Amino acid sequence: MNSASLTCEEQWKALEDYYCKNKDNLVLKELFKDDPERFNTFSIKLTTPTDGDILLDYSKNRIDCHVMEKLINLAKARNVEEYRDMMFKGSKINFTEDRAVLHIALRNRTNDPIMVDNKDVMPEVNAVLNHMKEFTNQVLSGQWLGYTSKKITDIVNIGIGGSDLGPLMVTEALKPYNKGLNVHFVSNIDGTHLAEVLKKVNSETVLFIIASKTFTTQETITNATSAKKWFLAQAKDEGAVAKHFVALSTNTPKVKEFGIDTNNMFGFWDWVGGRYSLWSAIGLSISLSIGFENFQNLLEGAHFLDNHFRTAPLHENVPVLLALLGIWYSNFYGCETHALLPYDQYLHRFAAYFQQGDMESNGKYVTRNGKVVNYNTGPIVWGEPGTNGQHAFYQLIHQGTRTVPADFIAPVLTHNPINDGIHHNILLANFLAQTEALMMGKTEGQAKAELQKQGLSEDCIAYLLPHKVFQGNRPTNSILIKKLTPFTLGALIATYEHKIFTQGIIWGINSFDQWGVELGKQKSFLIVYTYISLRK
Ligand SMILES: O=P(O)(O)OC[C@H]1O[C@H](O)[C@@H](O)[C@@H](O)[C@@H]1O
Repeated sequence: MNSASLTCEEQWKALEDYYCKNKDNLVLKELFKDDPERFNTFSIKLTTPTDGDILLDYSKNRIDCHVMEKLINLAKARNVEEYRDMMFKGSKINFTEDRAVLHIALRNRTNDPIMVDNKDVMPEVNAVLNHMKEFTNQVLSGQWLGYTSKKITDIVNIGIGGSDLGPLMVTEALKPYNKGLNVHFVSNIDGTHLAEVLKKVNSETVLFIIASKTFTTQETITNATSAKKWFLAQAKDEGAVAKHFVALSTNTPKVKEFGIDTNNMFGFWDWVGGRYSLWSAIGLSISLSIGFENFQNLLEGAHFLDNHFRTAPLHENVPVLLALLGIWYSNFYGCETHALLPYDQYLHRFAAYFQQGDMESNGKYVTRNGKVVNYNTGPIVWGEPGTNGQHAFYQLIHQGTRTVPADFIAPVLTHNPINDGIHHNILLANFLAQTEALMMGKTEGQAKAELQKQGLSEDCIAYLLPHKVFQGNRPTNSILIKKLTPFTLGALIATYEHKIFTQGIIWGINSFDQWGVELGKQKSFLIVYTYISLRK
């Protein structure tokens, strides 16, 4: 495998050279004028079996065919395909933790064997899925009863990071599929988070889901312990805990120690990274919210995208293309951030979810060779749903001093076509208008003509003019799905997961550990214990 430093790669140098010579010629409106086929050249449509098309339009980027060819050559030189195949085969590509990286196994709907340490992981994956199915059906059908024989009405997921953000994002995104349970999330160690949720639930009808891969995370264990204390204060019977507490974890001894019946434990494995775990038992709150069949459709959507990532040639590979565009902006244009802008209220936690997904994966400065990089790695990921973002931070995207590459994401159809669909029409009009305005900008001539139309004096026009000009040439991707369904959401999440993977491979870093988080954890444990012993 290639172990050369990224900046020494011939393909890197070719990109650098091309960038230096051509960056000023990569002007979007000119490129569109010169090539009527540009949209067709730089867009890809994936047709899903039942949930319509997924379109990636990447024509509004500062690229031409030469840039794309060189970026693809770079991906090849960095062995993206070889590493991808290693991931799918179960190789231990998370080398600092000596672990395979197999979130793809959790949604491996064809059940082809995937071997880790000479053992097929699929039978265990399927056993946990069956357990989740059984449990979900029992709770949703009202068969699962609380300690006073009442049905469960509310679930509270207690977890943090990967054990919170994914389930929270997905249950919000798929609210139209909710089967009737009220779903709550508690993550913050700040007691307010738990206290506010406890005000809304009843001990007789609530189910606590303690979600923690390690079952040692300070926030989660503290919140879970307080929840159990609150529960026992009302139930007054240790035996009742089994009916109201379940655990999602890889750590059986710790789950037992906490007092949760291991029959009520849903397991997973060290090869599932926290930020890639919503497909595992960690997704139990999703399954309870939308039903197991819909949860399965989420897995199907991700599997569809896994197959695309695994088999499509690099120049037609959606996650690879997104990754390469990100590299072009981060490493050549020097862009610091990447915005995720979903035009769908249901996706209001999408950017927050991928803040962890991307920044915890690729926020690293040490390479596979143990050397410190001499180039930028993962960008700062942020965003809010449109159109709220438009009235908050788009000013900076349009006229700020930084270039902010942005992904605009929208469903063509809405779940809520209220008032004859006028809301969705306006929403989509904004989506289209923004990407066009960012690309086209406004020339001095156009701005002047507008000011003249308003009948302003020449002095006033001269004074205002510089403020009314937009340089434009601001890059965007447009990602359109037919409708936000479990399947399309699964595909969308998997797209970004594989984008992150591809970038990590090109940058030569390990996207699957998180030592940076550990340091803070260790320090806070020390401080907490000192503080507690001082109080005694
Ligand atoms: O599920 P756990 O073990 O409670 O970890 C929760 C989170 O802890 C840390 O912040 C990191 O390791 C995250 O990747 C993880 O998702």
